[in-house]
Amino acid sequence: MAASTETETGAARLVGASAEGDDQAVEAALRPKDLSEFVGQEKVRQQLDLVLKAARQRGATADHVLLSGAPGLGKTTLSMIIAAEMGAPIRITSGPAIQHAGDLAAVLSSLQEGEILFLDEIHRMSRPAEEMLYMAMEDFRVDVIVGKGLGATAIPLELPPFTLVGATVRAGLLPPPLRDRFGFTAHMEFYDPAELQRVIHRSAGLLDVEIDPAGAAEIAGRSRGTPRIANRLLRRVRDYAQVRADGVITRAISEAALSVYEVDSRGLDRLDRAVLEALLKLFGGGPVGLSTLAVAVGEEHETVREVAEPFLVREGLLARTLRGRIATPAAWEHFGLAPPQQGGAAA
Ligand SMILES: Nc1ncnc2c1ncn2[C@@H]1O[C@H](COP(=O)(O)OP(=O)(O)OP(=O)(O)O)[C@@H](O)[C@H]1O
Repeated sequence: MAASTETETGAARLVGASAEGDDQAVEAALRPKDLSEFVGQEKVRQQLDLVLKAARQRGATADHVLLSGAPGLGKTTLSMIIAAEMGAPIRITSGPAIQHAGDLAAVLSSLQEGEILFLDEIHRMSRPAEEMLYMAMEDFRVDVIVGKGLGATAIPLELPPFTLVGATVRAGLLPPPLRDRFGFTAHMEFYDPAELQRVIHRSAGLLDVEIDPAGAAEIAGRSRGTPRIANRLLRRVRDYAQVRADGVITRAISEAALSVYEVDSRGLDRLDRAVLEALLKLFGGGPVGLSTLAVAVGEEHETVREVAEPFLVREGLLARTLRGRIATPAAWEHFGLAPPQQGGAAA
């Protein structure tokens, strides 16, 4: 995941959006296999459906696809769906794994015709590899440099047509020459609660867990707009339902389970709440500097900035201003507190 994502600097979190612990194995089982099973992202689905159908009708390889969006929104899943819809094999690698142009040349030269190459975190590839990719994407050719200095020679290598599916947290992180070489760019949005509820019902079916609509809605509301988190919370609630109840997930069971795991009604966890509570109760809602806030909650300031704040800002609970961090009216309301009068103290 990118250096700026929520979870990189923090310990494993139940509400972290990156894949952690046993996620990978379970995710493989829960991944939708085709576009019709893929929940939400209507525009992306419709557009991609057209791109793929048209390529299939022409008997051609699909255009290169760039997927941007936060971790856990389904970029890897979508790349596998592209492969399935095109009836093509898929090769999965990531930007950090490609640090030399030679690493990329090795991957590219072993691709089969029509193969899908999924390059996760494409913005983290090295510069020389990136430059090699320009030519590979456009002309299906690379120049492999053999030797060094004056004796170096470029050996041209023809590649079979392939489809590159690049994934990144933000398309803006890519240099424009790379971005421009993608024929189709899709931005994945956070999911709304109704869509997450559908994800949860689908996953519960696959996991053979009984869940009622209110139980699914409760989990969806705490899943931070992210299917990966929804699936993870579902598994923890399933544990609770199995151990403490009759195995059926209802609203009451979801609420009780997620309070054991300290995930509140808006999906805030212990760290998020500690940051907001310090801001509200110790500093009257701010403004307060990041370092002071971090000391108050006993965390590194990177952890507060990278792990807690992105979600709090996205939720409109905290604002980063030039004078420091401030709590919004929604933050006061979430904690059931009254904001201080102008110039007065916190209630
Ligand atoms: N639209 C969706 N419908 C149903 N399940 C989904 C959807 N999107 C994601 N999921 C589920 O969420 C989990 C995470 O998805 P995925 O690994 O594709 O995310 P990602 O965007 O590639 O994340 P990362 O950037 O961290 O690699 C998977 O288990 C997948 O099954």
